Amino acid sequence: MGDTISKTPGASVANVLQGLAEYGQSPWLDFIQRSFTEAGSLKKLVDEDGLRGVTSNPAIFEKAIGSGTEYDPQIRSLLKEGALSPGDLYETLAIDDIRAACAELRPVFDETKGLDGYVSLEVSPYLAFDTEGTIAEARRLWKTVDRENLMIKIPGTAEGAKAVREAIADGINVNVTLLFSLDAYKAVLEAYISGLEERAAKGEEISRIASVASFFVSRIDGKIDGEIDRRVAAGDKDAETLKSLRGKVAIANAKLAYQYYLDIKASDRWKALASKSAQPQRLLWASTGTKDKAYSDVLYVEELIGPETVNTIPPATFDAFRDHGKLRASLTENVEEARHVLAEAERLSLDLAGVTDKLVKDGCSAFSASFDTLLGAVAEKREIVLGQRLLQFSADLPAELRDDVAALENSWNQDGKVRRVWEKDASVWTGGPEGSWLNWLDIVQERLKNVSELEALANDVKSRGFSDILLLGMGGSSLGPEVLGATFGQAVGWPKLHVLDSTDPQQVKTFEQSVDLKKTLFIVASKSGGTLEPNILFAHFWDVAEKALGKAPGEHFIAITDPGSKMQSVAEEHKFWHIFYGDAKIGGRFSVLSNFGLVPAAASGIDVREFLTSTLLMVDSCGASAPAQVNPGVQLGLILGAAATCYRRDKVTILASDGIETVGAWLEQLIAESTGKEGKGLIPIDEETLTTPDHYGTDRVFVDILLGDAKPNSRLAALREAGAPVVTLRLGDEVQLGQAFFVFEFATAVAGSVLRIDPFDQPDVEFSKVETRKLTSAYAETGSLPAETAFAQDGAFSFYADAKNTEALKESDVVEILKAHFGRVSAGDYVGLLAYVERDKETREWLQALRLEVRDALKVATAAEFGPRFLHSTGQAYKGGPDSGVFLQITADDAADIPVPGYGFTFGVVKAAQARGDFEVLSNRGRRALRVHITGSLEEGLKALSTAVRSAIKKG
Ligand SMILES: O=P(O)(O)OC[C@H]1O[C@](O)(CO)[C@@H](O)[C@@H]1O
Ligand SMILES: O=C[C@H](O)[C@H](O)COP(=O)(O)O
Repeated sequence: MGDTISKTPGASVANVLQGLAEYGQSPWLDFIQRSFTEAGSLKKLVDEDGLRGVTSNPAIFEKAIGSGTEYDPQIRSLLKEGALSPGDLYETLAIDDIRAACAELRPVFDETKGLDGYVSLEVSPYLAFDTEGTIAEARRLWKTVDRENLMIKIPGTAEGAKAVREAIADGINVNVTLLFSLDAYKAVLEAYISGLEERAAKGEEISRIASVASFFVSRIDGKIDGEIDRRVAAGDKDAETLKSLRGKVAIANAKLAYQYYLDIKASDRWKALASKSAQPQRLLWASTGTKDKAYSDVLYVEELIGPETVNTIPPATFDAFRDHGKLRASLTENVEEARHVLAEAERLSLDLAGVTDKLVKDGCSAFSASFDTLLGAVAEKREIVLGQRLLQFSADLPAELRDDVAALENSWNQDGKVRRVWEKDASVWTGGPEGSWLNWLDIVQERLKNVSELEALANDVKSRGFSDILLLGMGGSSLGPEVLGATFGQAVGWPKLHVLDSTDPQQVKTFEQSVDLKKTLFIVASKSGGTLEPNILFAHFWDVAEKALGKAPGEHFIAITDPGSKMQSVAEEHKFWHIFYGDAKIGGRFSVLSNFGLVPAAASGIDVREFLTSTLLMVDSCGASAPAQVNPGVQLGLILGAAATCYRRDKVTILASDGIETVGAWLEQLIAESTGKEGKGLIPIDEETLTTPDHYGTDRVFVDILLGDAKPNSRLAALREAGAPVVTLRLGDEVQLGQAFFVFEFATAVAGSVLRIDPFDQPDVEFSKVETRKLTSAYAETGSLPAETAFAQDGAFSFYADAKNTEALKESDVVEILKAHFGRVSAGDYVGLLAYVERDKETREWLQALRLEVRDALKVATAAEFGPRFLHSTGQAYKGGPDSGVFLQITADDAADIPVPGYGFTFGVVKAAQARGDFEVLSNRGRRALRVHITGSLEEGLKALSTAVRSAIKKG
């Protein structure tokens, strides 16, 4: 390594800081701040004090950027230019500061021929134990900052040391930070040397590469002194010797590290590199501000002065040293005494190895915590600047739940779970196949990149003059388009969007009659391509469209399906106008921001570019760099998860203001199908109008979704006062619906993690499908569905149940049966009314009125659902979720039926088979389930059923 300076030093300089140079030591500043650089203060230190470098770390940036308003103008202008996550914002600000400091230090770099003049920027502290991640980040930052006098700071953990070797071999200047022990230092010096050797072996030049090893000092005394004080206070027999070691161990440790440096410098191995003009990796004394006021405020500068070293000094210590620091060649003084100090420390079991080991870990987590705070502060500023452009999220929680959520936030931050979600790390959930279902995280960005294909579709649809779009699909494939169509309304010049997700023959007919078949664009949407409903709906509408158009209607059909599905080949065979593809790594219920929502949106004239651009803001708000406490997706998920797991508040009661009222149906399928399994989960309760607190149990969380300046539901205040958690999401306008989609998707994934389930499968839905298939196949073979026997019959009503339920309900009168059934409902339960009838205004009103009567009489949550629609939505949770549902399935004779072309059955048969399959699985799962079948007039039957239910639930 280089020659030491040997003249009598310190004599000629007025400024002791400048005098350090004469001892071969370079003073660097452990501080960075924009105003400091901009005001010329940094330059002044360079000019007047001989400052020769700058270091930063996450804690320093936290102070600089995280507090005050100095960076606000730049944050504002960056956000005007486009969507940026908190992490992107931080990095842009930090890099600007680093570059500005690099510019100030460039003359030093030139004068010292690359010995000094460096500015250090640390890789993300989250990567401290991730070699590959650190290497990638070091390369990225090196390239982005693009300054010769930059040093990339890498933590000296075992994983970091491996990255150091790679980075050096790549030609990146490295400052290895968080070094506390001699062993760790030896490992990074080895990494540096072998990195250089690797370069040299490849014939690459090595003279330009600079590196420092940041050996931390005062933090060691902080820990060791603390232990000494504790033992002295406890009356340790070695109290006097222990006291004599106070404030000595850290310096002794540093002195011995320097001795190791000298040994290596003398080695043949180093000399070989030196002959190729390699620069030594200098020791840099870090953590040199005095923390214990009992010591001199310049202790860790004065005692560590020596050749070929750096001391990065915090501003206060820098000023103090300028004021009263003394120069002497202290580093090589009393080396034997240093050895003795360390030997004594060992003899007295002060456990330096344990302390330094812990300091590395503590240092990494402290920097991570600082980074969390910094990113949190940037996220808050971002939110303020974006203001109305972002959906507003707020939560009003009872104190205990608030504490539970805060504890979860901390553990999410500590365990890096937000980042792990984005890294698609399945261990956030059950460690199962979750990682393969997370492409919804990236889909907004991806679709925005390719938005022109959607815009082209929009233009083509418009120019072809379609009057209607009829979308055929189920669950995620229909409910997303439905809420988009209903929320945005019909766009001028574009067709009206209708969504059909039923096998009820009457409903199929109603839809057929409500469109102009000659001017209708049909969209068949099925990710799997194998779902029964869209396939038979396609068969029917192909047939009627062919008849209406008098030719093969392929040009009137679009398919949206996953690549390689059966639907793709059907669409190809039938020469569909377009086939749009989904992403096989996105499940149906998370698909709304993929083509499954966007194709119908574009085709019906929604400005998808604007929609996606707005949605991207929320994607960034929920991004990997948004810590839990400022990440709305995490917040909402933790609230829902904690409310369910800690307080059994698992009925997510959805309220949505006018204009956005259909969002609840989409939300139901997302929440219920994702979380309702293994006996756990959240039960969404949609469209249940609010009443007074005395009608509710303690099992609710209210989610109020407001559009524009809609007022919150007036009954919420009383509920909140009564202790119910209330979460509010306010969408500035309908375009922010995409933001709501994303935040709920993220929250559902987070809630799934809290519930410890896989939120991306739907095991019990699959069972219903199997049961249904058995029945439709039996029908196709025999011409009838297998016979079934009612356990009771009363007028127009026949009652069906499995043996266990029959046993509990064995009455003969309709009211008595219903009384027995609803008599099984207790606090914390919910009642599910599952109607397999046409879903129209009348039936919806009927079901709604009935559910409210049940809610008010029994004081439990109620779900009012239509089959088979809910089978692809809440059906999963009813079967697989908590066993708190009491179900009344309602079936009826069909007034008329429609055959399905090419299949050996009718829509009515399919619907009946679906109801029976559904009931079979509910029963198999041991649910309290009763089926009532109405014969004759549906209208009369429903009316009579209401009367009977009313009598059954009447008190007394
Ligand atoms: O789009 P597909 O494959 O037809 O599925 C429709 C729906 O059925 C389910 O797979 C099960 O209900 C949903 O997740 C999905 O949205
Ligand atoms: O690079 C330097 C370090 O980040 C710094 O010196 C740490 O010092 P501290 O112990 O005062 O935080």
